[in-house]
Amino acid sequence: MATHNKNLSDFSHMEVASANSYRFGIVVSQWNAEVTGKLLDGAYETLTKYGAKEHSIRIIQVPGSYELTSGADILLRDKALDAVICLGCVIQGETKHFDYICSAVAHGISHVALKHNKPVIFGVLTTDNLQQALDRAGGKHGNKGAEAAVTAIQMAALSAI
Ligand SMILES: Nc1c(NC[C@H](O)[C@H](O)[C@H](O)CO)[nH]c(=O)[nH]c1=O
Ligand SMILES: CC(=O)[C@@H](O)COP(=O)(O)O
Repeated sequence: MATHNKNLSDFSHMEVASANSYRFGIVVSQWNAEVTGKLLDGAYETLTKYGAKEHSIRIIQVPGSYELTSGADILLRDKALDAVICLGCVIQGETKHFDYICSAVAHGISHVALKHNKPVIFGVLTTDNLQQALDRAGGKHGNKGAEAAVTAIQMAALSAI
């Protein structure tokens, strides 16, 4: 398995830009809050670790991952934002609903990024079960929120060239 014993959030091999001159938005889903709260912690701590100022991080909540697209669109009314991070956790249930949400969110986030010409980062866990999600929200496989924050910093720096 590709992730066996791997910390997917190991950035030691990367040179991460300073975040101190950028403004970030974070939209976080309330579904599976025990997971998305940890993703938010990972993202916020990572942004500030690399120099982002607390007052340069705007955070809003949406009901579910499907609404992350709308939340990102709302945040990007603020033209001063350099990047938006979308955090959610979609866990497979009994039906195909999982497939429709995951596809809609992935395509929707890409659409919003192109609409506003701003980086919108896909920090959404799409897992078979809760344990897989917890493993990727500060567990043995790292924190998808931290990964999304590093991506946001790198893309904000790229957009500034
Ligand atoms: N089952 C999960 C959902 N479902 C809710 C949808 O995201 C959406 O809010 C609803 O369909 C109304 O538009 N959301 C998650 O984030 N995670 C899930 O596991
Ligand atoms: C991803 C979902 O929407 C899912 O949790 C809903 O569960 P079900 O497919 O059993 O209705």
